[in-house]
Amino acid sequence: MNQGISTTPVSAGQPLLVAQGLSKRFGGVQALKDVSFTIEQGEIFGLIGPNGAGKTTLFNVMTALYVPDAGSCQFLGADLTRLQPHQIAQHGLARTFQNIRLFRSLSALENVMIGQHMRTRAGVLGAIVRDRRTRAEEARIEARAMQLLDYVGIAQRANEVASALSYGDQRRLEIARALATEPTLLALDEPAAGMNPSETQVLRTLIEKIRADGITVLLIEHDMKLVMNLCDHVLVLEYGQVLAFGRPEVVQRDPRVIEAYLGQGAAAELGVAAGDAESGRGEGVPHA
Ligand SMILES: Nc1ncnc2c1ncn2[C@@H]1O[C@H](COP(=O)(O)OP(=O)(O)OP(=O)(O)O)[C@@H](O)[C@H]1O
Repeated sequence: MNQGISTTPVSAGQPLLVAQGLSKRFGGVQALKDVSFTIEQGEIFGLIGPNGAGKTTLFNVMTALYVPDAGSCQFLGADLTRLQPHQIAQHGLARTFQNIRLFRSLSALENVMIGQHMRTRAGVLGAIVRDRRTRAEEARIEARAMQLLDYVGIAQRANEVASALSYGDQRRLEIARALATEPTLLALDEPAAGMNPSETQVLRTLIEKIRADGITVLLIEHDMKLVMNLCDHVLVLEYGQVLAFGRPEVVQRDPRVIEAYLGQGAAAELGVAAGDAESGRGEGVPHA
C-alpha cells in the first residue's frame, strides 16, 4: 500500500549518495579516516561497528552537523558537507537521533506537524492573520500529519503528549516526523535501541514498508538480527575506518568483522561461523 509518502521516482541500483574520503578528527581522536561508500537508490544500507567506531560522527558529517576535515558527500546534485544543517532536510535527507529528540510536551500530532513546517508557504504573517490560505494550509498539514501517524501505526495516539508514549511509540513518532519532510533518504540512528522483541518486529515491518514505498534507508543499528535480515548492503566501521563492506550474509561471516565486532557468540546466534562464505572477506572496502 503506497500512501504517497514519497514523491521521488526510484531507480533501484543507481547511486543516490556517494561519500568519498570523509575524515574527521576530534583533538587526538581520529573519528573518521578516509571513509568512502555508495548508497544505492531504493536499498536499505546498514552501518555497524563497535562503540566509538565513528558511526554517529559519520551521520553528523552527512547531515552537516559536523564539518569534515576532508572528503565530500554527493547527494542529489549537492555536496552535503557544504550545506547548513537546516538545508539538509530541504535537500531530501531526514534523520532520527540515537537519543530521541521530540518536543515532549507537545502532542504526537503537533510533533509531526512541526516536521512539515519547512513546506509551509503561508509564513509568519499568515499565521497571525490566519487568512483563508493559511487555514487551508494548516488543515492540509494536519491531515498529512495524521496520515503519517497512521502510516507508522500510532494514529490512535495522535493527541497524547509525546512524553506519555511508550518508548517504541516515541521512536515511531520520530520516524513519522522525519517522513514529514518528504525525504528521499531516511537515516535512522539506532531505531531499535531499548525496544523489546515485539517492538523490534513492528519496526522491521515499518522499515520494509518505507523502502517498498520508495524511500532509501540508512540504518545504524546494534541489533544484528535486524541489520542482517533487513539490509541489502552493510558497511562496517572500526576506529573510524572501513573494515568491511558487502552483502550481509558475506559480512557476517567475515573473520575480521567477527573478531572486531560480532564476537563468536553473536556469530553463532546468527548461525554463521568465520570463513563460512566462499570469500570469507566480504566484498572488500568500497570505492565510491
Ligand atoms: N563531539 C565530539 N568531541 C570529541 N570526540 C568525539 C565527539 N564525537 C565523537 N567523538 C569521538 O569520536 C569517536 C567516534 O565516536 P562516535 O560517537 O561517532 O562512535 P559510534 O560508532 O557512533 O559509537 P556508539 O556505537 O557508541 O554510538 C569516539 O572516540 C568518540 O569519543
